[in-house]
Amino acid sequence: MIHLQQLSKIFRTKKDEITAVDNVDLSIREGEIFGIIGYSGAGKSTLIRLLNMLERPTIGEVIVAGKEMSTLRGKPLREARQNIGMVFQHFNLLWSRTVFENISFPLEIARVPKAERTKRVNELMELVGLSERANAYPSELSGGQKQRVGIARALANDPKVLLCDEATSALDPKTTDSILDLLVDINQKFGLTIVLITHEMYVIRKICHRVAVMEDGKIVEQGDVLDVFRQPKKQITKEFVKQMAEQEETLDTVVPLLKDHPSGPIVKLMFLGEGAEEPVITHLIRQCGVSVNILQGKISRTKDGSYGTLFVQLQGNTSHIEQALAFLRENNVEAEVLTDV
Ligand SMILES: Nc1ncnc2c1ncn2[C@@H]1O[C@H](COP(=O)(O)OP(=O)(O)OP(=O)(O)O)[C@@H](O)[C@H]1O
Repeated sequence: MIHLQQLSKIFRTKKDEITAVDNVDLSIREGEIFGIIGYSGAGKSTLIRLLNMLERPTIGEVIVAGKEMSTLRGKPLREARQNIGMVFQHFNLLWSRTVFENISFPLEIARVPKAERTKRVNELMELVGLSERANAYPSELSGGQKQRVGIARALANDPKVLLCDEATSALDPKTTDSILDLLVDINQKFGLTIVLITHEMYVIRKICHRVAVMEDGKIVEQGDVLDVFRQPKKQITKEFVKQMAEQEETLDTVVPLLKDHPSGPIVKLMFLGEGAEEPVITHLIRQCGVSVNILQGKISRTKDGSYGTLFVQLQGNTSHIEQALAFLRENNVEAEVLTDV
């Protein structure tokens, strides 16, 4: 759906040259939710603005829904932009217009006849759960409601791609969740491709299928969210993943717990994808005749499954413990024996 080839954006000021986006190659598939994460100044906003030509590339190609955007100007560019909706961190609503009128605005620009406009706006208000607030002004809405208007407006012209520029960064955690749920709902109902930029790994973990990590204008790592969480390669990615973990689950922090659990091997269990959904530990205890002391760990959920690490101590006779380790591996749980106390 989106192909970026050797894309760069250099801002030239009187004193300086800033390479905000540096030779980026990226492909985003139709119907996926693709997240771009990076710290402030990494070039995320510039990259997302290059997708709809709010910024023009210095070099490189931007192909969206089969169109080479950087060659377009005037009417063809306006038409191509109708395929691309955009949602902003600070909503960018028109304050003197009601909810209805804000959502209607892009349809007026596209010269959609009034009756059709009214029908479409009513559908969109229903979709984002704001039918009751049609006549309210932005100043009368909560942050989450304002963003719902922003999303409805971005969807008005039935785009193929929705760009979200830090769409939840101004919202509290509960409202963030409800907006993320709405984005997933829209993605599933309409097969809409969503590209979002964020500095929060939580957003990536909760709704994205794939992720790219940006640093100094470059994409330094990308892949399926679950893979990147399980095996981050670059230091910056590790920092973002760590941001998620409440505590570092290292052997160092587990060893002190041993004095309370004097016998039996300590095993690090790594749950990958579907495995963590299953009551594996319960089955382990019932079927293998071992007891399991859970020492420490954390399981987190991503859109495509769960991942996480548990440190456990297995207690039982040697053959039961061997049977338990075999059982774990058969059930897609990586089991690494760390100490044989
Ligand atoms: N119009 C501009 N003129 C000059 N420099 C710019 C311009 N826009 C962005 N930059 C610079 O380009 C770099 C990348 O900025 P960008 O806003 O894309 O990063 P970001 O990852 O989105 O960060 P933030 O989340 O803080 O917006 C920064 O060094 C920024 O100062």
